[in-house]
Amino acid sequence: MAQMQIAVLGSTGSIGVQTLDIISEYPELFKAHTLVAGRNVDRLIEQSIKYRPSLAIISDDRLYMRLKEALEPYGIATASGRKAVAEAMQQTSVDTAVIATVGYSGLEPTLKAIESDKRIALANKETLVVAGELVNRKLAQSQSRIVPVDSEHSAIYQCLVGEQPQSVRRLIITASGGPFRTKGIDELKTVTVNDALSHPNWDMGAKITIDSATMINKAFEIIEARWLFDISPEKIKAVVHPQSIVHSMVEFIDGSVKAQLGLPDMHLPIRYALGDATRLATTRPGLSLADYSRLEFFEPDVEKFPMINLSYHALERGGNVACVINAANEIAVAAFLAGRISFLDIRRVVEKSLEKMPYIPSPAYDDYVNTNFETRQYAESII
Ligand SMILES: NC(=O)C1=CN([C@@H]2O[C@H](COP(=O)(O)OP(=O)(O)OC[C@H]3O[C@@H](n4cnc5c(N)ncnc54)[C@H](OP(=O)(O)O)[C@@H]3O)[C@@H](O)[C@H]2O)C=CC1
Ligand SMILES: CC(=O)[C@@H](O)[C@H](O)COP(=O)(O)O
Ligand SMILES: [Mn+2]
Repeated sequence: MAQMQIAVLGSTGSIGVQTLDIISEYPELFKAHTLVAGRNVDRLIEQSIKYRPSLAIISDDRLYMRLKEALEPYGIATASGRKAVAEAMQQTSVDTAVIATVGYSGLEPTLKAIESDKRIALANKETLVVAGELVNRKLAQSQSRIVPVDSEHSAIYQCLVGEQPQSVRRLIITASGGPFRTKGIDELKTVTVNDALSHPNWDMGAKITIDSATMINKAFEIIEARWLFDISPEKIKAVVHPQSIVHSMVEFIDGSVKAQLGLPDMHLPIRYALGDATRLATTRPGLSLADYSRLEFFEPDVEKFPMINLSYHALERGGNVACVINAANEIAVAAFLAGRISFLDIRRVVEKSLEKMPYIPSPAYDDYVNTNFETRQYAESII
Protein backbone atom coordinates (compact mmCIF):
# COMPACT_ATOMS: atom_id res chain seq x y z
CA MET A 1 0.00 0.00 0.00
CA ALA A 2 1.37 3.46 -0.95
CA GLN A 3 1.88 5.83 1.93
CA MET A 4 -1.40 7.72 2.47
CA GLN A 5 -1.09 11.53 2.33
CA ILE A 6 -3.31 13.04 4.99
CA ALA A 7 -4.63 16.55 5.60
CA VAL A 8 -5.47 17.04 9.28
CA LEU A 9 -7.94 19.87 9.86
CA GLY A 10 -7.93 20.86 13.51
CA SER A 11 -4.50 19.31 14.14
CA THR A 12 -4.02 21.32 17.35
CA GLY A 13 -7.23 20.00 18.98
CA SER A 14 -8.07 16.84 20.89
CA ILE A 15 -8.88 14.70 17.83
CA GLY A 16 -6.13 16.34 15.76
CA VAL A 17 -3.39 15.55 18.28
CA GLN A 18 -4.60 11.93 18.55
CA THR A 19 -4.68 11.69 14.76
CA LEU A 20 -1.03 12.73 14.67
CA ASP A 21 -0.30 10.00 17.26
CA ILE A 22 -1.77 7.44 14.86
CA ILE A 23 0.16 8.88 11.94
CA SER A 24 3.38 8.42 14.00
CA GLU A 25 2.34 4.91 14.99
CA TYR A 26 2.36 3.78 11.32
CA PRO A 27 4.98 5.92 9.52
CA GLU A 28 5.14 3.48 6.62
CA LEU A 29 1.37 3.82 6.03
CA PHE A 30 0.59 7.46 6.82
CA LYS A 31 2.13 10.88 6.23
CA ALA A 32 0.82 14.23 7.51
CA HIS A 33 0.73 16.21 4.25
CA THR A 34 -1.19 19.28 5.47
CA LEU A 35 -1.86 20.60 8.97
CA VAL A 36 -4.60 23.13 9.68
CA ALA A 37 -5.16 24.98 12.97
CA GLY A 38 -7.52 27.72 14.11
CA ARG A 39 -5.53 30.03 16.41
CA ASN A 40 -2.99 27.96 18.30
CA VAL A 41 -0.06 29.02 16.15
CA ASP A 42 2.59 27.88 18.65
CA ARG A 43 1.29 24.33 18.69
CA LEU A 44 0.95 24.34 14.90
CA ILE A 45 4.59 25.43 14.55
CA GLU A 46 5.72 22.69 16.97
CA GLN A 47 3.68 20.06 15.12
CA SER A 48 5.00 21.21 11.75
CA ILE A 49 8.62 20.98 12.88
CA LYS A 50 7.95 17.49 14.22
CA TYR A 51 5.80 16.07 11.37
CA ARG A 52 7.24 18.08 8.44
CA PRO A 53 4.02 18.50 6.41
CA SER A 54 4.22 20.04 2.93
CA LEU A 55 1.78 22.74 4.01
CA ALA A 56 0.72 24.35 7.31
CA ILE A 57 -2.34 26.61 7.46
CA ILE A 58 -3.52 28.88 10.23
CA SER A 59 -7.15 29.88 9.89
CA ASP A 60 -6.73 33.21 11.70
CA ASP A 61 -5.03 35.58 9.21
CA ARG A 62 -3.57 37.74 11.99
CA LEU A 63 -1.24 34.89 12.97
CA TYR A 64 0.09 34.24 9.49
CA MET A 65 3.40 36.15 9.65
CA ARG A 66 4.44 34.30 12.79
CA LEU A 67 3.73 30.95 11.12
CA LYS A 68 5.51 31.89 7.91
CA GLU A 69 8.65 33.16 9.64
CA ALA A 70 8.86 30.10 11.88
CA LEU A 71 8.42 27.54 9.10
CA GLU A 72 10.32 29.17 6.22
CA PRO A 73 13.70 27.80 7.42
CA TYR A 74 12.22 24.28 7.24
CA GLY A 75 10.96 24.70 3.67
CA ILE A 76 7.33 24.16 4.77
CA ALA A 77 4.78 26.11 2.73
CA THR A 78 2.34 28.21 4.77
CA ALA A 79 -1.02 29.87 4.22
CA SER A 80 -3.87 31.41 6.20
CA GLY A 81 -7.60 32.01 6.09
CA ARG A 82 -10.78 30.09 5.39
CA LYS A 83 -10.24 30.14 1.64
CA ALA A 84 -6.80 28.54 2.00
CA VAL A 85 -8.34 25.74 4.08
CA ALA A 86 -10.98 25.10 1.41
CA GLU A 87 -8.32 25.16 -1.35
CA ALA A 88 -6.17 22.70 0.59
CA MET A 89 -8.98 20.17 0.17
CA GLN A 90 -8.42 20.32 -3.60
CA GLN A 91 -4.71 19.39 -3.56
CA THR A 92 -4.26 16.37 -5.78
CA SER A 93 -1.42 15.11 -3.59
CA VAL A 94 -3.80 14.60 -0.62
CA ASP A 95 -5.75 11.28 -0.44
CA THR A 96 -7.50 11.63 2.90
CA ALA A 97 -8.89 14.57 4.86
CA VAL A 98 -9.42 14.23 8.59
CA ILE A 99 -12.06 16.82 9.43
CA ALA A 100 -11.50 17.53 13.12
CA THR A 101 -12.23 21.22 13.45
CA VAL A 102 -15.07 22.11 15.77
CA GLY A 103 -18.54 23.37 14.85
CA TYR A 104 -19.84 24.85 11.62
CA SER A 105 -16.28 25.42 10.35
CA GLY A 106 -16.19 21.79 9.17
CA LEU A 107 -18.88 22.20 6.52
CA GLU A 108 -17.09 24.10 3.74
CA PRO A 109 -13.87 22.02 3.73
CA THR A 110 -15.90 18.79 3.86
CA LEU A 111 -17.90 19.84 0.80
CA LYS A 112 -14.66 20.80 -1.01
CA ALA A 113 -13.08 17.47 -0.09
CA ILE A 114 -16.14 15.67 -1.47
CA GLU A 115 -15.93 17.65 -4.72
CA SER A 116 -12.28 16.57 -4.97
CA ASP A 117 -13.10 12.88 -4.44
CA LYS A 118 -11.15 12.63 -1.19
CA ARG A 119 -11.62 9.96 1.38
CA ILE A 120 -12.87 11.70 4.50
CA ALA A 121 -12.36 10.67 8.11
CA LEU A 122 -15.12 12.74 9.69
CA ALA A 123 -14.91 13.69 13.37
CA ASN A 124 -16.77 16.98 12.92
CA LYS A 125 -20.36 15.81 13.46
CA GLU A 126 -21.68 19.37 13.11
CA THR A 127 -21.14 19.13 9.34
CA LEU A 128 -23.79 16.40 9.09
CA VAL A 129 -26.01 18.09 11.68
CA VAL A 130 -26.05 21.35 9.72
CA ALA A 131 -26.31 19.99 6.18
CA GLY A 132 -26.45 16.19 6.13
CA GLU A 133 -28.85 16.10 3.21
CA LEU A 134 -26.64 18.36 1.07
CA VAL A 135 -23.52 16.37 2.01
CA ASN A 136 -25.20 13.13 0.93
CA ARG A 137 -26.35 14.67 -2.36
CA LYS A 138 -22.76 15.79 -3.07
CA LEU A 139 -21.37 12.40 -2.07
CA ALA A 140 -23.70 10.69 -4.53
CA GLN A 141 -22.15 12.75 -7.35
CA SER A 142 -18.53 12.02 -6.42
CA GLN A 143 -16.04 9.22 -5.71
CA SER A 144 -15.59 10.54 -2.18
CA ARG A 145 -16.43 8.47 0.89
CA ILE A 146 -16.91 9.29 4.55
CA VAL A 147 -15.62 6.99 7.27
CA PRO A 148 -16.86 8.13 10.69
CA VAL A 149 -14.51 8.97 13.54
CA ASP A 150 -17.15 9.78 16.18
CA SER A 151 -16.91 6.78 18.54
CA GLU A 152 -20.59 5.75 18.37
CA HIS A 153 -20.70 5.97 14.58
CA SER A 154 -17.43 4.11 14.23
CA ALA A 155 -18.96 1.40 16.43
CA ILE A 156 -22.08 1.20 14.26
CA TYR A 157 -19.96 1.21 11.09
CA GLN A 158 -17.97 -1.72 12.49
CA CYS A 159 -21.17 -3.58 13.48
CA LEU A 160 -22.58 -3.14 9.97
CA VAL A 161 -19.65 -4.78 8.18
CA GLY A 162 -21.00 -7.77 6.22
CA GLU A 163 -24.66 -6.90 6.90
CA GLN A 164 -27.48 -5.94 4.50
CA PRO A 165 -29.22 -2.55 5.07
CA GLN A 166 -32.63 -4.29 5.07
CA SER A 167 -31.49 -6.50 7.99
CA VAL A 168 -31.17 -3.54 10.35
CA ARG A 169 -34.00 -3.02 12.84
CA ARG A 170 -32.46 -0.25 14.98
CA LEU A 171 -29.29 1.64 15.72
CA ILE A 172 -28.69 1.98 19.47
CA ILE A 173 -26.42 4.90 20.29
CA THR A 174 -24.87 4.83 23.74
CA ALA A 175 -24.53 7.97 25.87
CA SER A 176 -22.47 8.29 29.03
CA GLY A 177 -25.11 10.61 30.51
CA GLY A 178 -22.39 13.21 31.09
CA PRO A 179 -21.24 14.72 34.39
CA PHE A 180 -24.82 15.52 35.54
CA ARG A 181 -26.37 12.09 35.00
CA THR A 182 -27.12 11.59 38.69
CA LYS A 183 -27.95 15.22 39.57
CA GLY A 184 -31.52 16.38 40.19
CA ILE A 185 -33.13 18.83 37.72
CA ASP A 186 -32.96 21.65 40.29
CA GLU A 187 -29.26 21.14 40.84
CA LEU A 188 -28.61 21.96 37.17
CA LYS A 189 -29.45 25.61 37.91
CA THR A 190 -26.22 26.13 39.81
CA VAL A 191 -23.64 23.93 38.07
CA THR A 192 -20.39 25.69 37.12
CA VAL A 193 -18.26 25.65 33.98
CA ASN A 194 -15.74 23.41 35.75
CA ASP A 195 -18.50 20.97 36.76
CA ALA A 196 -19.70 20.80 33.15
CA LEU A 197 -16.16 20.32 31.83
CA SER A 198 -15.63 17.26 34.06
CA HIS A 199 -16.71 14.48 31.71
CA PRO A 200 -16.79 11.14 33.52
CA ASN A 201 -15.04 9.09 30.81
CA TRP A 202 -13.74 11.06 27.83
CA ASP A 203 -11.02 13.70 27.58
CA MET A 204 -12.25 15.97 24.76
CA GLY A 205 -12.29 19.59 23.57
CA ALA A 206 -14.38 22.08 25.58
CA LYS A 207 -17.28 22.47 23.14
CA ILE A 208 -18.14 18.79 22.79
CA THR A 209 -17.65 18.31 26.54
CA ILE A 210 -20.37 20.89 27.23
CA ASP A 211 -22.54 19.28 24.53
CA SER A 212 -22.18 16.00 26.44
CA ALA A 213 -23.21 17.71 29.67
CA THR A 214 -26.43 19.11 28.12
CA MET A 215 -26.79 15.86 26.13
CA ILE A 216 -27.35 17.82 22.92
CA ASN A 217 -24.36 15.75 21.81
CA LYS A 218 -26.73 12.76 21.59
CA ALA A 219 -29.21 14.79 19.54
CA PHE A 220 -26.36 15.64 17.17
CA GLU A 221 -25.28 12.01 17.03
CA ILE A 222 -28.81 10.82 16.17
CA ILE A 223 -28.85 13.32 13.29
CA GLU A 224 -25.32 12.29 12.29
CA ALA A 225 -26.39 8.61 12.22
CA ARG A 226 -29.46 9.39 10.14
CA TRP A 227 -27.31 10.81 7.34
CA LEU A 228 -24.25 8.57 7.68
CA PHE A 229 -26.23 5.34 7.56
CA ASP A 230 -29.19 6.57 5.49
CA ILE A 231 -31.68 5.30 8.06
CA SER A 232 -34.99 6.77 9.20
CA PRO A 233 -34.99 8.59 12.57
CA GLU A 234 -37.53 6.29 14.25
CA LYS A 235 -34.98 3.47 13.89
CA ILE A 236 -32.37 5.37 15.92
CA LYS A 237 -32.46 5.25 19.70
CA ALA A 238 -30.18 6.56 22.44
CA VAL A 239 -29.47 4.57 25.59
CA VAL A 240 -27.52 5.76 28.61
CA HIS A 241 -24.49 3.60 29.38
CA PRO A 242 -22.43 5.29 32.13
CA GLN A 243 -19.26 3.24 31.60
CA SER A 244 -18.73 4.20 27.88
CA ILE A 245 -17.35 0.74 27.12
CA VAL A 246 -20.07 -0.32 24.66
CA HIS A 247 -19.65 2.39 22.02
CA SER A 248 -22.94 1.63 20.27
CA MET A 249 -24.99 -1.27 18.95
CA VAL A 250 -27.02 -2.46 15.98
CA GLU A 251 -30.14 -4.55 16.41
CA PHE A 252 -31.10 -6.75 13.44
CA ILE A 253 -34.48 -8.03 12.24
CA ASP A 254 -33.81 -11.50 13.67
CA GLY A 255 -33.42 -10.01 17.17
CA SER A 256 -29.63 -10.29 17.22
CA VAL A 257 -27.74 -7.30 18.64
CA LYS A 258 -24.12 -6.58 17.70
CA ALA A 259 -22.06 -4.20 19.84
CA GLN A 260 -18.58 -2.75 19.55
CA LEU A 261 -16.64 -2.46 22.79
CA GLY A 262 -13.40 -0.77 23.74
CA LEU A 263 -11.81 1.59 26.22
CA PRO A 264 -13.03 5.20 26.03
CA ASP A 265 -10.06 6.17 23.87
CA MET A 266 -10.48 7.93 20.52
CA HIS A 267 -7.25 6.44 19.15
CA LEU A 268 -9.24 3.33 18.19
CA PRO A 269 -11.91 4.95 15.99
CA ILE A 270 -9.31 7.31 14.49
CA ARG A 271 -7.04 4.35 13.66
CA TYR A 272 -9.96 2.44 12.11
CA ALA A 273 -10.95 5.43 9.97
CA LEU A 274 -7.39 6.16 8.81
CA GLY A 275 -6.94 2.48 8.01
CA ASP A 276 -10.06 2.75 5.83
CA ALA A 277 -11.93 0.19 7.94
CA THR A 278 -9.07 -2.29 8.09
CA ARG A 279 -7.66 -3.43 11.44
CA LEU A 280 -4.17 -2.12 12.19
CA ALA A 281 -2.26 -3.85 14.99
CA THR A 282 -1.40 -1.68 18.00
CA THR A 283 0.48 -2.02 21.26
CA ARG A 284 -1.73 0.54 23.01
CA PRO A 285 -3.68 -0.82 26.01
CA GLY A 286 -6.78 -2.83 25.17
CA LEU A 287 -9.98 -3.55 27.07
CA SER A 288 -9.95 -6.00 29.96
CA LEU A 289 -13.59 -6.77 30.73
CA ALA A 290 -12.61 -8.20 34.11
CA ASP A 291 -11.88 -4.57 35.16
CA TYR A 292 -15.59 -3.78 34.73
CA SER A 293 -17.83 -5.60 37.14
CA ARG A 294 -20.92 -3.83 35.74
CA LEU A 295 -22.02 -2.54 32.36
CA GLU A 296 -25.28 -0.64 32.88
CA PHE A 297 -27.93 0.63 30.47
CA PHE A 298 -30.79 3.06 31.16
CA GLU A 299 -33.43 5.00 29.28
CA PRO A 300 -32.32 8.63 28.83
CA ASP A 301 -33.99 11.14 31.18
CA VAL A 302 -35.57 13.44 28.60
CA GLU A 303 -37.24 15.55 31.26
CA LYS A 304 -33.84 16.50 32.64
CA PHE A 305 -32.12 16.59 29.24
CA PRO A 306 -34.90 17.62 26.80
CA MET A 307 -32.43 18.67 24.11
CA ILE A 308 -31.95 14.98 23.18
CA ASN A 309 -35.36 15.16 21.51
CA LEU A 310 -34.36 18.13 19.34
CA SER A 311 -32.89 15.50 17.01
CA TYR A 312 -36.27 14.00 16.16
CA HIS A 313 -37.84 17.46 15.85
CA ALA A 314 -35.06 18.63 13.51
CA LEU A 315 -35.23 15.50 11.35
CA GLU A 316 -39.01 15.57 11.15
CA ARG A 317 -39.11 19.23 10.06
CA GLY A 318 -35.94 19.04 7.94
CA GLY A 319 -34.78 22.11 6.01
CA ASN A 320 -32.59 24.51 7.97
CA VAL A 321 -33.89 23.53 11.44
CA ALA A 322 -30.82 21.56 12.53
CA CYS A 323 -28.59 24.35 11.19
CA VAL A 324 -30.43 26.80 13.48
CA ILE A 325 -30.06 24.47 16.48
CA ASN A 326 -26.35 24.04 15.83
CA ALA A 327 -25.61 27.75 15.36
CA ALA A 328 -27.55 28.78 18.48
CA ASN A 329 -25.88 26.02 20.48
CA GLU A 330 -22.41 27.12 19.37
CA ILE A 331 -23.06 30.69 20.53
CA ALA A 332 -24.67 29.54 23.78
CA VAL A 333 -21.87 27.11 24.63
CA ALA A 334 -19.21 29.77 23.96
CA ALA A 335 -21.13 32.20 26.20
CA PHE A 336 -21.46 29.57 28.95
CA LEU A 337 -17.73 28.79 28.76
CA ALA A 338 -17.00 32.54 29.01
CA GLY A 339 -19.14 32.77 32.17
CA ARG A 340 -21.76 34.97 30.48
CA ILE A 341 -24.77 32.68 30.91
CA SER A 342 -25.77 29.79 33.15
CA PHE A 343 -25.87 26.13 32.16
CA LEU A 344 -29.66 26.08 31.76
CA ASP A 345 -29.50 29.21 29.58
CA ILE A 346 -27.93 27.09 26.82
CA ARG A 347 -31.28 25.40 26.29
CA ARG A 348 -33.14 28.73 26.49
CA VAL A 349 -30.96 30.26 23.74
CA VAL A 350 -31.40 27.22 21.47
CA GLU A 351 -35.18 27.05 21.94
CA LYS A 352 -35.74 30.78 21.47
CA SER A 353 -33.59 30.77 18.33
CA LEU A 354 -35.65 27.90 16.96
CA GLU A 355 -38.85 29.89 17.54
CA LYS A 356 -37.43 33.01 15.94
CA MET A 357 -35.48 31.96 12.85
CA PRO A 358 -37.35 31.63 9.55
CA TYR A 359 -37.87 28.11 8.26
CA ILE A 360 -36.31 27.23 4.89
CA PRO A 361 -37.67 23.90 3.63
CA SER A 362 -35.07 23.00 0.95
CA PRO A 363 -31.91 24.96 1.69
CA ALA A 364 -29.13 25.40 -0.85
CA TYR A 365 -25.57 25.92 0.37
CA ASP A 366 -26.00 29.72 0.60
CA ASP A 367 -29.13 29.25 2.73
CA TYR A 368 -27.07 27.29 5.27
CA VAL A 369 -24.43 30.04 5.24
CA ASN A 370 -27.11 32.70 5.88
CA THR A 371 -28.98 30.64 8.45
CA ASN A 372 -25.76 30.04 10.36
CA PHE A 373 -24.82 33.74 10.25
CA GLU A 374 -28.24 35.10 11.16
CA THR A 375 -28.91 32.57 13.91
CA ARG A 376 -25.59 33.36 15.52
CA GLN A 377 -26.45 37.05 15.50
CA TYR A 378 -29.89 36.43 16.99
CA ALA A 379 -28.55 34.02 19.63
CA GLU A 380 -25.90 36.57 20.61
CA SER A 381 -28.62 39.23 21.00
CA ILE A 382 -30.47 37.14 23.61
CA ILE A 383 -27.41 36.15 25.67
N1 LIG B 1 -12.58 15.14 21.17
C1 LIG B 1 -13.23 14.01 20.99
O1 LIG B 1 -12.93 13.00 21.64
C2 LIG B 1 -14.33 13.91 19.97
C3 LIG B 1 -14.60 14.96 19.12
N2 LIG B 1 -15.55 14.83 18.14
C4 LIG B 1 -15.80 15.94 17.24
O2 LIG B 1 -14.57 16.30 16.62
C5 LIG B 1 -14.51 17.70 16.40
C6 LIG B 1 -13.27 18.26 17.09
O3 LIG B 1 -13.42 18.11 18.47
P1 LIG B 1 -12.22 18.34 19.47
O4 LIG B 1 -10.97 17.80 18.89
O5 LIG B 1 -12.69 17.85 20.78
O6 LIG B 1 -12.16 19.92 19.52
P2 LIG B 1 -10.98 20.86 20.05
O7 LIG B 1 -11.61 22.10 20.52
O8 LIG B 1 -10.07 20.12 20.94
O9 LIG B 1 -10.17 21.17 18.72
C7 LIG B 1 -10.74 21.89 17.67
C8 LIG B 1 -9.73 22.09 16.57
O10 LIG B 1 -10.32 22.83 15.53
C9 LIG B 1 -9.50 23.96 15.25
N3 LIG B 1 -10.38 25.01 14.75
C10 LIG B 1 -11.40 25.61 15.38
N4 LIG B 1 -12.01 26.49 14.57
C11 LIG B 1 -11.35 26.43 13.38
C12 LIG B 1 -11.49 27.10 12.14
N5 LIG B 1 -12.44 28.01 11.95
N6 LIG B 1 -10.65 26.78 11.15
C13 LIG B 1 -9.68 25.86 11.33
N7 LIG B 1 -9.49 25.20 12.48
C14 LIG B 1 -10.32 25.49 13.49
C15 LIG B 1 -8.82 24.29 16.56
O11 LIG B 1 -7.69 25.09 16.34
P3 LIG B 1 -6.97 25.96 17.47
O12 LIG B 1 -7.00 25.15 18.72
O13 LIG B 1 -5.61 26.12 16.88
O14 LIG B 1 -7.71 27.25 17.60
C16 LIG B 1 -8.50 22.88 17.01
O15 LIG B 1 -7.39 22.39 16.32
C17 LIG B 1 -15.82 18.28 16.94
O16 LIG B 1 -16.73 18.42 15.91
C18 LIG B 1 -16.30 17.20 17.92
O17 LIG B 1 -17.71 17.19 18.05
C19 LIG B 1 -16.27 13.68 17.99
C20 LIG B 1 -16.06 12.63 18.84
C21 LIG B 1 -15.09 12.66 19.90
C1 LIG C 1 -15.98 10.21 22.32
C2 LIG C 1 -17.22 10.56 21.64
O1 LIG C 1 -17.56 10.01 20.62
C3 LIG C 1 -18.08 11.59 22.25
O2 LIG C 1 -19.09 12.03 21.36
C4 LIG C 1 -18.66 10.98 23.47
O3 LIG C 1 -19.56 10.01 23.11
C5 LIG C 1 -19.26 12.00 24.32
O4 LIG C 1 -19.81 11.42 25.42
P1 LIG C 1 -21.36 11.37 25.73
O5 LIG C 1 -21.78 9.96 25.49
O6 LIG C 1 -21.36 11.78 27.17
O7 LIG C 1 -22.06 12.35 24.86
MN1 LIG D 1 -19.57 10.55 20.11
